[in-house]
Amino acid sequence: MPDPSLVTEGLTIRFGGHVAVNNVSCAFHPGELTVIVGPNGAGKTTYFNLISGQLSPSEGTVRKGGTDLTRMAPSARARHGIGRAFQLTNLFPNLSVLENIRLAVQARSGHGWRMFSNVGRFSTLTQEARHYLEATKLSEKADMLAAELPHGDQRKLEVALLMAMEPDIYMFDEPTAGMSLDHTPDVLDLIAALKQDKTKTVLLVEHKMSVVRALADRIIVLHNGELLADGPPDEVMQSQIVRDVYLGSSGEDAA
Ligand SMILES: Nc1ncnc2c1ncn2[C@@H]1O[C@H](COP(=O)(O)OP(=O)(O)OP(=O)(O)O)[C@@H](O)[C@H]1O
Repeated sequence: MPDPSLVTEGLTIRFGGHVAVNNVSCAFHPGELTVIVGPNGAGKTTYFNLISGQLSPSEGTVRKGGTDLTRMAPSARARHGIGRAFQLTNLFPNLSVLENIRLAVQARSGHGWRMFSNVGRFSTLTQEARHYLEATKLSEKADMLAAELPHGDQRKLEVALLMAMEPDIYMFDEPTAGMSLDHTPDVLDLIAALKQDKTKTVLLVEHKMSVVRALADRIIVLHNGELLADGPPDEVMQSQIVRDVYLGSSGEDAA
């Protein structure tokens, strides 16, 4: 097993008297896709917010490699390779699909708008953007405005934007939520492909058991903010405590 890429240690956040994430210690590894599950209100999104920096913990740390991210703003964490997909908020609705991705490539490469004045550089950025278009099967929609894309394609564009940022840690919060069944396999394939690159770590919050089964190398279960279980999917799904607390004794999908 390679060294962990991301470690949370004793991560805790209180809102008033309520402990939303309680002493969660977990290490995530490159080449591994971990799905975080748990009942409504278990603390999954809050845990994600603590990792990506939307929230600062009351106690505990978030480290990536040798770097302590705990007190960094989300933008600084992004520069350190934490990439989180946010539904629609990263899209420029009135720019084309290609332009959206080109901006993400440009932002990652650290160059300002003035680089558009350099024709050679512009064409390199465009070429790179086309690579992500192809990877996400959006090439045919390159010239459509992001706002005009069907919902499923917008979700694919979000993945393309994230890929263009080249993070080491990919974070997805219910990536197929609200998506029609015909688009779902494409997005799942994209996420599954990310971990083929053994340098990438993928974290996913998910309710749908079909998605969990399709993607998870490892499942962690949060309950009342605490880490209830952590392990390979079969082991976790079959453990009695998880069945009692999360799945119900029948083991049926809670979603
Ligand atoms: N900013 C906040 N202020 C106060 N309480 C909060 C805040 N954010 C989250 N909480 C509370 O923390 C708990 C965990 O919420 P969180 O959204 O992380 O759960 P979740 O597991 O993602 O749930 P769901 O599956 O329903 O999205 C909940 O009780 C929630 O009400």
